[in-house]
Amino acid sequence: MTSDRDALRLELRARRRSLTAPQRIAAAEGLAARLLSLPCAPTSGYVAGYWASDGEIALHAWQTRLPKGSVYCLPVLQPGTLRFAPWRFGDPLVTNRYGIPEPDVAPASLLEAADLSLIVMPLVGFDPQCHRLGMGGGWYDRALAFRLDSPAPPWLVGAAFDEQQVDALDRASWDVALDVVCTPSRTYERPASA
Ligand SMILES: Nc1nc2c(c(=O)[nH]1)N(C=O)[C@@H](CNc1ccc(C(=O)N[C@@H](CCC(=O)O)C(=O)O)cc1)CN2
Ligand SMILES: Nc1ncnc2c1ncn2[C@@H]1O[C@H](COP(=O)(O)OP(=O)(O)OP(=O)(O)O)[C@@H](O)[C@H]1O
Repeated sequence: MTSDRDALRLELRARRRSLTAPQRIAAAEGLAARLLSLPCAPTSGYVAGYWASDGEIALHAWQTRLPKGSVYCLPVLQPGTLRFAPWRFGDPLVTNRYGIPEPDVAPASLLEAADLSLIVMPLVGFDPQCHRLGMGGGWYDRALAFRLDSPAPPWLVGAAFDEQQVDALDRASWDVALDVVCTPSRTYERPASA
């Protein structure tokens, strides 16, 4: 059965993929500037991004401009949850079950979400209250469930094209809200009540 959430995912993913290369280039630059100027942007420690796929907004412009003291990481799928590993251009990669590249590292050296200062998260859709609609695997929600009842860090930052904004998303009990959403043109902060 197809739910409203599934139908919305299909529509927003198609919209995300339909953006042109010039739009993507400009968007990645605009997004990087917004991410770097966030008040919660750390000057040191581990920060996570993602390897853009399926038309997601790219993070290379942000990654290359990070402060020297911060260590860029990518998500790594582990049984039932997400962990993270530092990754620099040229480091070895493997392809995960969804066809997304991830660092090729020993499981024992992986970081937990709680070890990170800030996590930039991919999303399919978001609303101005900073609710997130993801790909539907629940990966980030499971790894970040501890943020349902504890404060930042890690700061949770959604990254999106403006075209991915919707008026309002239904929230499930397990949905971990974002602290901030950045698009190329706007920064949305989660209202204290949401
Ligand atoms: N770039 C990126 N990395 C990410 C995520 C993401 O959304 N984007 N994730 C966010 O959680 C995690 C992986 N979760 C994912 C969940 C579903 C699909 C996906 O493409 N599903 C396809 C079916 C693919 C298949 O089963 O072969 C689909 O629904 O069409 C991809 C990633 C961790 N890494
Ligand atoms: N904290 C949790 N504990 C157990 N199961 C969870 C938890 N969070 C999410 N799930 C499961 O994951 C499934 C998918 O959740 P949801 O549709 O919110 O994913 P999503 O946020 O869109 O995906 P993703 O984070 O992978 O991009 C839910 O049906 C739920 O069963």
